[in-house]
Amino acid sequence: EPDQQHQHHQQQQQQLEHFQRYLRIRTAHPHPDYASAADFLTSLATSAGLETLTLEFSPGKPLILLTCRGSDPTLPSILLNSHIDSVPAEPLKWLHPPFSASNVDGRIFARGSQDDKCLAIQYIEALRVLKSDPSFAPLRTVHVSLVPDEEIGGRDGMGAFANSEAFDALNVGFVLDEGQASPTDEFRVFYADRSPWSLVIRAVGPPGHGARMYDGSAAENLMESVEAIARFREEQRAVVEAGLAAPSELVTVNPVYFKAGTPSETGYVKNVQPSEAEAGFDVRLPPTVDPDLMKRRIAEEWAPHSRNMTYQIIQKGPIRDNAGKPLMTATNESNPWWSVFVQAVTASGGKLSKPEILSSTTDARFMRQKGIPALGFSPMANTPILLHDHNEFLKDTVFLRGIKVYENVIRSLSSFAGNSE
Ligand code: MET
Ligand SMILES: [Zn+2]
Ligand SMILES: [Zn+2]
Repeated sequence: EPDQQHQHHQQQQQQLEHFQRYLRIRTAHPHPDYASAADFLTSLATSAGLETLTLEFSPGKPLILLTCRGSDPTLPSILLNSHIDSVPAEPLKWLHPPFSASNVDGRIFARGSQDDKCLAIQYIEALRVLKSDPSFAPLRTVHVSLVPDEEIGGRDGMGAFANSEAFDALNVGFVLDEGQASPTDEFRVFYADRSPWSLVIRAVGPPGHGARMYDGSAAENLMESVEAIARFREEQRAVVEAGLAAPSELVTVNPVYFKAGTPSETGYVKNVQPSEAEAGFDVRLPPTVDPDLMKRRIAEEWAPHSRNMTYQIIQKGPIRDNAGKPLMTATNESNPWWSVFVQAVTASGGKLSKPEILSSTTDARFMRQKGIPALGFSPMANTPILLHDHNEFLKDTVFLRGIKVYENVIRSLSSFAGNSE
């Protein structure tokens, strides 16, 4: 007994150490150290008894594919995805350095601890445990993809992988990708993402004396648009406050920069009304919203030609699937994977809250575009939502419990014999 306890403790210490070592590799943009991460992940996976393969769709951007073979290669496989990269951190604004992964009273502080380096290690450690269990006899093959560039749109990562022959050869039937932390004791699960648009609106107008009462100046035109956008934002907020929808079920339009003025060597000229003005917005659209209606609103209300305005929308990734349908995964009996997943989480002692649309965007959209069911899931209960924030941390106990959850989930998904077509 005491011996078993000791071994269990040793195992957990190792799992934590693997997590911390991964967090210390600086995979934050704009210069993610993909080479070190690839070396580390490949040797960790090898030590766990997994097959490894490195794909490279763009030079210097490795995508690591891990495989645990099932006994029936004719059955569609399972894919577990995690991105290697992170958003940057501002170290001076953190209590503990963002790449130290220090464990402070059970909290592991690091950029990427929640988003989403925990997942890669949890997948590998869960598979290590399963592979060492003689009773583990998977029917389906389980793949793990560790991908670059998610945080900058995924074009050279999951986007390229999804469109490759290598991907089609895997015959993937079901995907798990990242979700978000849950402040309650229920895990959250996501059946859709919101699609990201980067919107820039530009105004031009006659320049002139700063004292003049002007009609149709560039800044005035931009201000009118900003006011229209502010009214739209208030309308959306009112829907949430009336309890009619969650924020992630609506459109958000958030300013990310404003730019106007007449530059000079000593700064902006103070008494000239500028001839150009522009603003940038992060727009996110839930799958339930018609993108064409949104485009019309932008063209007619936010950047109307009649006020000398132009606009540019940059869409990152797909917004509809190959059949023209919104990118959503069914969470009812029409999707056989759904109940297998729910039962596995429940069997591990976890509770799931009502499936949600994720307010942000993940690589799962590339899977849903291909018609493959994909759920967003990061088993982090009782955890504040700190992705992209200062002082991102994950409790060691929460991380370790996640491994147990994946042991159950992988066991169930890989032994699911039913018809998954
Ligand atoms: N995951 C990131 C986000 O939601 C990047 C998505 S693609 C621009 O902001
Ligand atoms: Zn992120
Ligand atoms: Zn993420």
